[in-house]
Amino acid sequence: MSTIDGHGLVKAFGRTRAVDGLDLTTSTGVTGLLGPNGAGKTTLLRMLATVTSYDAGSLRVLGHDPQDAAARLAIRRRLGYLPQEAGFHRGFTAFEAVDYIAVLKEHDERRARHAEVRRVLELVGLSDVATTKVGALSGGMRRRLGLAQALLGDPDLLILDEPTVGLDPQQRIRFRDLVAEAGSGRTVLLSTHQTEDVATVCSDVIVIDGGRRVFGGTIDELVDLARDRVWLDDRRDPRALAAWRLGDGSYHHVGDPPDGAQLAPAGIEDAYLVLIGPTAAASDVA
Ligand SMILES: Nc1ncnc2c1ncn2[C@@H]1O[C@H](COP(=O)(O)OP(=O)(O)OP(=O)(O)O)[C@@H](O)[C@H]1O
Repeated sequence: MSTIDGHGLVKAFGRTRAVDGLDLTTSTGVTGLLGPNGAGKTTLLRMLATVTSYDAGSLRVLGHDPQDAAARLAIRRRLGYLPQEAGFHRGFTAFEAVDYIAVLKEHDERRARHAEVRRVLELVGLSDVATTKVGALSGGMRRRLGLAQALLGDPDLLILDEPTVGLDPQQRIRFRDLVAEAGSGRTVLLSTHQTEDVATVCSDVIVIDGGRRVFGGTIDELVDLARDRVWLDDRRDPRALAAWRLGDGSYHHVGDPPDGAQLAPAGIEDAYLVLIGPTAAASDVA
């Protein structure tokens, strides 16, 4: 059974259709969700996490319809969600911050709950700062604290909205490692602007644009979209879909190569540009 099964999903805010007839299915492993700013990623994840309703279509999350009030609780009990702006009270210690979420998640028995909080802090490598105030933690540590609360109760589905934003390269690598580990035996849906995150931790990828799914498949299938569509040249070719200067002074092009072009291997970034178009080149590819 798919962990998430959605068909024709629609969510509108006034005249903006943030999600516009979107289909998606996911099962075990880490699925990356890529898309330009405003594509509808956060709205979609909020729908899946039972935070926001949908206007049309059908959706099953862990076998339940989040639109059904009683089923929402059943989903939430098996769901871990790291929103884009996970806020913790800065005056809480790391332990208290996660313990507070555990209370909200109905971990009622105090001793077992504290053991669970210690377990997730250990998982994300924050045991040593359990008694440090949230306000004194680094941004990377706070993101890991966000992941710790999402891992409470060993959820079957983990939804992470841009978890690596603002992390330095070391923290990013560490975080990716944690997400990859979290993806064994459960479903992780990871929204990101970082094609490298997708390349390193995801088995599958969904690309959305304008509230619609424009691609769903494996990383190799995605990269295949740009096969034979990447070339190098000493000069910028204005006919390319996108072109940028490399450190050695040559230009990397994506688009329809001219005859005799020096073809180069394609990557996720190139395939993303083929799908989304040149506007993506300006701001969305890391
Ligand atoms: N609560 C809201 N009220 C009005 N419009 C909204 C609301 N939430 C989202 N939108 C609009 O819906 C569209 C999709 O937004 P969403 O935040 O889901 O995109 P996104 O892909 O997550 O973008 P980003 O990568 O910038 O986070 C945007 O046009 C946004 O302005």
